[in-house]
Amino acid sequence: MRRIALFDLDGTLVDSVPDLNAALDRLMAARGLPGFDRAAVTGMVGDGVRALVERALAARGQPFDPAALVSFTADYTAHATDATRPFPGIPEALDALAARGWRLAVCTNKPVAAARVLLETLGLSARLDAIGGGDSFPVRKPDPGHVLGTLAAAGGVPEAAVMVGDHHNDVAAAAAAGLPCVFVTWGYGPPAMADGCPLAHAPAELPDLLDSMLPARVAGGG
Ligand SMILES: O=C(O)COP(=O)(O)O
Ligand SMILES: [Mg+2]
Repeated sequence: MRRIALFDLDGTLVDSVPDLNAALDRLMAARGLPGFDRAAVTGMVGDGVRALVERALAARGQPFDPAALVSFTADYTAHATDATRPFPGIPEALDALAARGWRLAVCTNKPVAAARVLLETLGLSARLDAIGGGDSFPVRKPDPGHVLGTLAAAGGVPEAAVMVGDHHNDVAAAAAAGLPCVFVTWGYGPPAMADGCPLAHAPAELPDLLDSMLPARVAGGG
């Protein structure tokens, strides 16, 4: 069984806050409301697009509005890579992991359509065996079903997999699914969210760290 590294997307592989911020600001402007700074948007990301829109409206004293979610999702999906880029060193780290025999997949709370567009446009999708979005399964992170569903789609099993993420949803979903987790410190979640998981401070640390957590011989080769 080849080892699989399951990556979170926002805040782990890519810095997506600039485009989320811009799309939220357009949504707010259309309603005559002020926009947000980066820190405010960073704190709202992690629980999927509905929670993001709900939090943004609540921050401006507005109730949740399904029409806002529909227009935000369409607008964001069309602009998901205006400014969003992989964090420096991510493409190289993914290549290094693949060269060491790791299969790669993405497990994100972002809607799968936006995740696919983003990963394809940024040239990352060819490396991936599966993309599990926030709407791909009946549940999403922190529910372990999202991790296990993505893993199954990639042809993997929990005993030969590691989750890599930047949010307590990633840590909690991995733990409940029985996977070890690496917490990356370049993302959007504060280090307290790591909850004892090993930390990665730069993408270049990932190949050795993942190999040390799940040596190829333990996973049964590759
Ligand atoms: O869409 C979100 O809120 C977060 O997405 P992520 O799971 O890729 O971090
Ligand atoms: Mg994330």
